[in-house]
Amino acid sequence: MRERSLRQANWVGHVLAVNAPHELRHWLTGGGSLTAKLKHHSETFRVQVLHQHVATCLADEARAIGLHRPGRVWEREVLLRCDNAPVVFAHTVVPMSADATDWPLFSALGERSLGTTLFGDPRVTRGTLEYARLRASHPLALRARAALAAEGQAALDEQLLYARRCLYRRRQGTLLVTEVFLPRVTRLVPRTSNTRET
Ligand SMILES: C=C(O[C@@H]1C=C(C(=O)O)C=C[C@H]1O)C(=O)O
Repeated sequence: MRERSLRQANWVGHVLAVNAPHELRHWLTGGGSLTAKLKHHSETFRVQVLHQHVATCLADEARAIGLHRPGRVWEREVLLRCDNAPVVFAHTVVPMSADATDWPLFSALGERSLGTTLFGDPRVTRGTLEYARLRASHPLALRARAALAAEGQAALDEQLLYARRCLYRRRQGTLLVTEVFLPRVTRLVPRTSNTRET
């Protein structure tokens, strides 16, 4: 039982329950597109795709996407970069039961932000945000650390990471976006200049 809990997070509906640092709170709770907000806090914004492939969803996300147990999904993982600094590790899953008409743009996204396809589509409905504090042993914490280590970034050591997730629906499809906020996000400050996507 303990082993299982180390790999799963306790997702809750109120941000105060995860006791996140104050400077992180507006990132966790912000409405609208995270991409748009990050662009407003940087001169250059980029989506670095780590992979997009078929995978088995995580144990603590199966039920959220309507699966009784972890099953096959389309999985996309990216680093969102502001002025080349990685500030968010994002993990998106779409059940294999979805067909191409549910998420027509998902498979060919490349380095375009998923957010631009979700927030611009009147057929997409957004669920409520859930929050979690990720232990170092959570799969998404491990993957975020591995992504940073791959580029020689200072290890995140054992510090807690804070995440949010949101379920999107379109036609018969569901899509779950989980965003793990990396420590450098708290160094961002709003810019007045327009940003350009590199
Ligand atoms: C959902 C959004 O899309 C962002 C972009 C993602 C991607 O390109 O894979 C994943 C998660 C988000 O942070 C958003 O901008 O709010």
